[in-house]
Amino acid sequence: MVELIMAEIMDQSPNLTWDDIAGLDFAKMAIKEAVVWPMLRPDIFTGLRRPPKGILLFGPPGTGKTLIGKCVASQSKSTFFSISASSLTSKWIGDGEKMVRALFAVARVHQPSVIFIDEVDSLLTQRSESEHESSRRIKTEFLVQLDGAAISSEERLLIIGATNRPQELDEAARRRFVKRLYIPLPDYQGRLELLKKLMLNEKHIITEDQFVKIAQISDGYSGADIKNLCSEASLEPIRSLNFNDIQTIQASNVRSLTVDDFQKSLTRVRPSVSPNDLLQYIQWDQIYGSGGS
Ligand SMILES: Nc1ncnc2c1ncn2[C@@H]1O[C@H](COP(=O)(O)OP(=O)(O)OP(=O)(O)O)[C@@H](O)[C@H]1O
Repeated sequence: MVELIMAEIMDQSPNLTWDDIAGLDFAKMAIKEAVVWPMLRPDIFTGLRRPPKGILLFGPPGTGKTLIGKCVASQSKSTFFSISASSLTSKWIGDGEKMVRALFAVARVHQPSVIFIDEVDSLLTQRSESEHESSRRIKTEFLVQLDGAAISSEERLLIIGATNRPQELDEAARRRFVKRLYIPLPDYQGRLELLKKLMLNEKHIITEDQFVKIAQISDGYSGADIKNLCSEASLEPIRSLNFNDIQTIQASNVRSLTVDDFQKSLTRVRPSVSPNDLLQYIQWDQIYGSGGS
């Protein structure tokens, strides 16, 4: 199991900087203060300043939650463990509980560590009658491990849970994720930043004003949607070629991307998050979130 964890779950060098994440200034600031600095200077962050051991990132899909997790690990010079909660219940059927225990044990050996758990809701949902005995055990083990990490002040272990369905977390899980940060859809500034970042290495003749226009029209798109938008637009210059040309053309002769290409891709790539879903996140944030967004 230890080998499996080291091979499949541990990522020793997620090399990311805060600048790789577009927008989300509030979340970035809150995380730097709550986890990155304390992991770098545990001697200052003691007593009341002791950082939370559990952080929950919630919000619509494709908004950069995983990126933030990687960036925390990279910036706090920690080992990064990334696991999807559903794989505990599906991929390692029967072994999920042991897997959780082994994961925390390996993470302790490689301190400081960040354990990123995607889809944490599927692990920590409210108990129901139909719940499987094995998932119940995984859940209990996980809560025990979270508590262990929270009690020990020596250990430099941070657990980041990410979820698109925070409403499904039960009280026990909520309580353990002391800091709960809403990672919203990118705002205008975030979209503009992301668009430019994605187009940085592409051949294009899109002006600043045109970028502004695209960022304005793409209101409601998630970061992942914006990425799809750019990928779709980048295919337009190829689509305008005939088959023979595709076979022979030199890469450097493929025409530059234009704003028209984006116009077309905007009709093909639609936002993946509905306004109704957004409302649910906002309401949950108002009740349980760590505020600020
Ligand atoms: N704020 C952002 N800055 C830069 N890239 C972003 C941002 N948000 C999303 N992306 C892009 O979208 C992709 C998906 O983001 P990521 O996997 O971090 O989302 P997520 O919130 O974890 O989604 P899910 O909930 O579906 O796991 C990233 O690989 C990245 O390319």
